[in-house]
Amino acid sequence: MTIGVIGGGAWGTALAQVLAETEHVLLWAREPEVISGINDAHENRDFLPGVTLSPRIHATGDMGELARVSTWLVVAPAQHLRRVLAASPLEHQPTLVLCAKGIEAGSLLLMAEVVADVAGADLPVAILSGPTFAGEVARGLPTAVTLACADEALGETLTARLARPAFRPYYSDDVTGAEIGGAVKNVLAIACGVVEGAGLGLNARAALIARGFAEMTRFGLARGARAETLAGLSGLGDLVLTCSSPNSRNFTLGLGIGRGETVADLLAATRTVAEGASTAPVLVEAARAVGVEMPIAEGVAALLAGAPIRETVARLLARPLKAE
Ligand SMILES: NC(=O)C1=CN([C@@H]2O[C@H](COP(=O)(O)OP(=O)(O)OC[C@H]3O[C@@H](n4cnc5c(N)ncnc54)[C@H](O)[C@@H]3O)[C@@H](O)[C@H]2O)C=CC1
Ligand SMILES: O=C(CO)COP(=O)(O)O
Repeated sequence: MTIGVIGGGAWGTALAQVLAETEHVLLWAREPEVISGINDAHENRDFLPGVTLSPRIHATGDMGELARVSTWLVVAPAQHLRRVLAASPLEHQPTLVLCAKGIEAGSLLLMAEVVADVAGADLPVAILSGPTFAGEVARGLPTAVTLACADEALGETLTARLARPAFRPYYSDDVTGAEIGGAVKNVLAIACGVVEGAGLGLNARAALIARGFAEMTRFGLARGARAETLAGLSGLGDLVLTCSSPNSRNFTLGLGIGRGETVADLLAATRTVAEGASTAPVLVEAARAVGVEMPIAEGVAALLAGAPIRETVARLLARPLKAE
């Protein structure tokens, strides 16, 4: 085995498939049926059905096996990252490439900050983020991502290590910027889904994307991100992707809310994660903590808490007029 992946959801499986073009991949998954499906039938029917997986992917439920590889792509959902890492053999000092998009509830920490909290700040960490629907990546369609790492030499090594003919990482040293773009776009994708579901029109969706990007940028700058990172693949690139397609689970959650379904029913009906649902209230809290206004994120958090759409939209439109 040459590289590890933690998390057998759609994204962990798709990344394993890309890496398996040239490497042997050890994939840790939680669900016994996912493990046996990958090892015996070369398919992850639960989270990425319809894709024949490489025989170079070996799935395991034993975290201890990860000690055999020194680089791990960590693809557990944001709210589970801390617990999953705490159960892993971190004492072997692996290099971690973090692939979840979110902010931890309670602590308000970004993913790299959670790692520093769990394992100490010395562990080498990078962020992989960008416009990447798992199904497309797994089918080998052309995709570009941001690979952010504060250590430039390590970032360039990882960029070369993870690149494949149709999978193109761009190096950045702006870890915070890459993290914030991915976390915030999920919340805005829910808003765009609501607009679609409630029939509010394409003008409204374009306005949400542009004003949502302004919110992402304000918050990012306040947290030390750089504007050009937010305007790149991991920010604007991913925002445009997820705000315009029902292939996005976050957009689809919003679509259901817009059509009048309850959030509880929508979340209960799926095993897949819509990170924006947990990120929205956390983002509102994190923005207030740095004195940044995020009215669209607040609107999404209100809708997720059960506020009526009509009132939430009216509140957004009634805000004082201001310069763009
Ligand atoms: N699916 C995609 O296209 C992309 C997903 N991502 C991000 O990757 C992360 C993982 O998402 P997916 O692989 O799509 O997940 P998924 O929605 O396909 O599957 C859910 C995942 O959550 C895990 N899970 C559920 N309960 C858990 C628990 N208590 N503890 C630990 N893990 C638990 C499951 O084992 C499974 O791996 C998310 O942060 C997502 O935003 C990023 C880019 C693309
Ligand atoms: O992050 C993603 C694409 O870049 C996947 O988006 P969803 O989680 O909304 O499906």
